[in-house]
Amino acid sequence: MALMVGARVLARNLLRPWSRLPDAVPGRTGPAAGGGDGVRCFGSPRVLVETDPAKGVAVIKLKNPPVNSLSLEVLTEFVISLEKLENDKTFRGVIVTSDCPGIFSAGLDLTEMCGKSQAHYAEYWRAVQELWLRLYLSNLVVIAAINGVSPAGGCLISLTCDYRVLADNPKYSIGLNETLLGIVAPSWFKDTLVNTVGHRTAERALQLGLLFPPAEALRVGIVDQVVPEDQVHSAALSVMARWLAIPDHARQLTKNLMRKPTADRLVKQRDADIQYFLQFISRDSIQKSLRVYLDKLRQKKG
Ligand SMILES: CCCCCCCCCC/C=C/CC(=O)SCCNC(=O)CCNC(=O)[C@H](O)C(C)(C)COP(=O)(O)OP(=O)(O)OC[C@H]1O[C@@H](n2cnc3c(N)ncnc32)[C@H](O)[C@@H]1OP(=O)(O)O
Repeated sequence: MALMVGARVLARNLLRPWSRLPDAVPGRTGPAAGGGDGVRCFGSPRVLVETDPAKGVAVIKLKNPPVNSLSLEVLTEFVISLEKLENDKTFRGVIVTSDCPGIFSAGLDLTEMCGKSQAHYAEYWRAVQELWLRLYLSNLVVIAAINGVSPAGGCLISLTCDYRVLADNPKYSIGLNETLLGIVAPSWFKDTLVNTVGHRTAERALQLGLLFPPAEALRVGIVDQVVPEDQVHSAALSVMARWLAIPDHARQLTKNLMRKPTADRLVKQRDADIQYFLQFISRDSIQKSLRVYLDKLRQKKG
C-alpha cells in the first residue's frame, strides 16, 4: 500500500504539466549559463534550470539551503526538470551544479529517514531510486560541476554523471561516507562507485567511509578533473563541447551499453529494494545512529 502511495505521488508529480507546478518559475530570463543572450530559466525555487537553447545546454542548480540536502521535494523537482530537458530536443547536455556556496550537496536528507512513517520512507526511497535511474541512464551528456563538499548522496549524484569537474578547495571532499553514519550504501550506490573507480578502490572507500580531498579524488578517479574554484563552470562547458562533438546516437548507445546492466539490476528488484530499505531504516539501532549523527551536526554550532 505504502509503495502504491509513493508511486502515485511521484507519478502525479511527473505527469503534472510543468506550468502548473506550484513553485514553477517559468520563462524567466537571466544571466547566461555560458555567456550570451537568449538564456531562459525555469524550474522551481529548489531546482533552478538555466537553459541556453543556442548551445543546446542547460544548467541545473540545486538550491536547497543551507546544505542542499536531497529532500523529497528536491528529488521530485530534480526528476521533473530532467524529464523536461530530456523531452525537449533542443537540449543535448546538462551541467549539474550547486547554488549553495561551498556545498554541492550534503546528500540524502537525514530528516526524511529519521522518525517518519513506513509510508514516508517508501515514498522517499522510491524518489531516490527514480532520480538515480533518470540521471544514470540520461540520454543527455550530464556533467557535474562540483563546487562544494559532496558526501554520500551528493557524491552519488555526481557519480551518475558522465564527467566530474571538482573545484580545488581542500574543504571540498567527496565520497560515499555512509559507514561513518552507521548506515550502509545500497548495492546500486556501490555499483555506481565500482563502475567509476574500480573494485579495490571502491571497497576500501566504502568500508572506511572515505571522503577524498581534491588531489586524492583525482588520483583515485572519483572525479575526472580538478580546477581552480573560479573555473569550475567554464571547465564544465569546455568538457561539454568535447562530448557534444560526438554524434548523439553513437554516444547514447554506447552509454546505454555501459550502464544498462547496472541499472537493470535495480529496475528488476525495485520493490524488493524498497522493502529492504524499510526494514533497514526502521531498525531501532539505525534510527538511533541517525539521531546521534543529526544531533552532532546540530550541536556543532552550539
Ligand atoms: C545492505 C544494504 C542496506 C540498504 C539500506 C539502505 C540504507 C540507507 C542508505 C542511505 C544512504 C545515505 C546516503 C546519504 O546521503 S546520508 C547523508 C550523508 N551526509 C552527510 O554525512 C553530510 C552531513 N553534513 C555535513 O557534514 C555538513 O552539514 C556539511 C555538508 C559539511 C556542511 O557543513 P556546515 O558547517 O556548512 O553546515 P552544518 O552546520 O553542518 O549544517 C547546517 C544544517 O544542515 C543540517 N544538515 C546537514 N546535513 C544534512 C543532511 N544530510 N540532511 C539533513 N540535514 C542536514 C544540519 O543538521 C544543520 O541543521 P540545523 O541548522 O542545525 O538545524
